[in-house]
Amino acid sequence: MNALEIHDLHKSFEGFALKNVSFSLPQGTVMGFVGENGAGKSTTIKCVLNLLKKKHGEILLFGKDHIEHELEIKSDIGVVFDDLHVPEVLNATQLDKFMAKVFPNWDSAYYFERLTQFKVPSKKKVKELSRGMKMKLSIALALSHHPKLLILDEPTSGLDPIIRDEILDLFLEFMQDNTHSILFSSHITSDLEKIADYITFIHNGGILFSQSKDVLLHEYGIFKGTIEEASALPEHAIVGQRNGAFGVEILVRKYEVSEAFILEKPSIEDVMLFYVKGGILT
Ligand SMILES: Nc1ncnc2c1ncn2[C@@H]1O[C@H](COP(=O)(O)OP(=O)(O)OP(=O)(O)O)[C@@H](O)[C@H]1O
Repeated sequence: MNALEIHDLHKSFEGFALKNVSFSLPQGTVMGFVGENGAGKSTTIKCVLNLLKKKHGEILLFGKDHIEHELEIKSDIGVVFDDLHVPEVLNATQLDKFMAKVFPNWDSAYYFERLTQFKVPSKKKVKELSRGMKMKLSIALALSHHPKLLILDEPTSGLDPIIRDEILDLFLEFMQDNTHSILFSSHITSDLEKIADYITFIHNGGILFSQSKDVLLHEYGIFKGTIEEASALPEHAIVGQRNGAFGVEILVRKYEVSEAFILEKPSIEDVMLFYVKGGILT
């Protein structure tokens, strides 16, 4: 069963369009949703949550249409945006009362346990919290109606590496239950490398690929050498190229290249950069 399925999603603004966006998030897994600024990640997520009206396409959450079954579905989803969208004059204790009215399955005891675990003060107004604390509060709020799917839109952006690491651990803890799933949008690819099972890469409103992270990272290799040495590489294996100080760096599909070539292991960031800036896409 897929926690999320998107088929042929279209949405357009002046000067930007999501085109044929399709991918699936299998239940029990983490999908890293990656792409440069303005690629269409938030627009896709807002369409999934029906915060933006899609133009065309099908979106299924837990196998059900996201609009027809919106209320029922939303009680199984927790959402974290890059900012906390709650009244800034309230504190975490007041937010508990508010959330209890919104979600029938709101679990106050669990919420206060998370606040203690995350070291979020319950009496300080939201506007007095640091950015890291706000994100942790946002995660406590997203978790405390016991969702099955977390939808995270840049939850770690603007945070220092230590807080980011703590937050990633919270998500890994959530994934201990194998019925749970996460859609995790980020351009911090090292975070995705740590947590994601699958990577979906969006560029200019279109999906370039959506596949297992391990397969992705095994599929490619980086050749570094002179232009003469690189000329022996088969053209069909080349994904992208960039000029280095002493020659060229070329991302290739590893299994289409002779083992005689020494290839380095790429990161997700390398794959992204070669695709976008390596001369293959315009
Ligand atoms: N409500 C809107 N009205 C008009 N244009 C919009 C609206 N929302 C988003 N856009 C445009 O759609 C494009 C995609 O934006 P989106 O926020 O989905 O990108 P993103 O991949 O989430 O980027 P980032 O990583 O910077 O958050 C951008 O060009 C943006 O200006």
